[in-house]
Amino acid sequence: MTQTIVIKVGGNAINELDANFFNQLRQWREAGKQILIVHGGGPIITEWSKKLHLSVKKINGIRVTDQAVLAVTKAVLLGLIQPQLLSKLSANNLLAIGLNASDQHLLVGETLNQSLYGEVGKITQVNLPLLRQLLQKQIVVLAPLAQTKTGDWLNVNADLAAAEIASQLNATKLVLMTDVPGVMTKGQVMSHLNWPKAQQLLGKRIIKTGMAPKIKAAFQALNKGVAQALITDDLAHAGTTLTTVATD
Ligand SMILES: Nc1ncnc2c1ncn2[C@@H]1O[C@H](COP(=O)(O)OP(=O)(O)O)[C@@H](O)[C@H]1O
Ligand SMILES: CC(=O)N[C@@H](CCC(=O)OP(=O)(O)O)C(=O)O
Repeated sequence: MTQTIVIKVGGNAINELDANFFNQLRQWREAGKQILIVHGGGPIITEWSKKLHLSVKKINGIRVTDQAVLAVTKAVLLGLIQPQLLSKLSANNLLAIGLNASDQHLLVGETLNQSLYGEVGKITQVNLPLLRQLLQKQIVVLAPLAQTKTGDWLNVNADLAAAEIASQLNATKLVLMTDVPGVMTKGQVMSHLNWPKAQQLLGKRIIKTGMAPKIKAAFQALNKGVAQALITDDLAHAGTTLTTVATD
């Protein structure tokens, strides 16, 4: 069966992509693997929100998004970040296509908790036939946005978006690329992390801020059948491998 790899590239990680990243993508494509990239862009959304004097507020790593922040989010993700990433893929001779949630009902969502987060959602439905067809020929690049069934746009945390898309695609691997080499405890990268240990570290706030939704998203994907989930800053290094069973 064809293997599908879903990679989430965080907003911070996009600027740090190096030859290892593009070489690994090339090797996977040459080996017949399908690759889908979900890009973040949180830091740039924050930067533009500040420039436009809009409020910047996150609860549990999720951006509180009113209509004005939603407009900035769409503009930044689809107008700045996605073209930037596609240009880098093209410059490295990798065939890729960038799409948004409204392309043939690609990513359908519903609100998460409107009174708390505003126009923030989770992905509930993915146009799998379209994605599968496109993934045969090229790398697919997606922004973390969704549209409701009635056409309203929603801002989606990129880790949660990647995990849900990986689950729906029955992906063999989910890689969450960030600006740290893995989940850290006492200054060291943990090579493996299981859910009971993760809950403990979340409770003690050793895992916090942006790492918290990342960990939760990755375990959700594993529980929904994704074979492997990694958190790393380099595709050449496994970083932290998340496992559903105890390894220590
Ligand atoms: N235990 C932890 N190990 C590693 N990073 C952690 C941990 N707890 C919190 N973090 C923070 O999580 C950040 C990664 O999340 P985030 O900034 O949202 O990245 P991204 O933009 O890639 O999604 C790290 O830079 C670090 O500051
Ligand atoms: C709802 C929500 O929080 N959406 C995120 C989407 C971008 C994102 O997740 O980007 P990073 O992975 O670079 O943080 C946001 O507005 O920041």
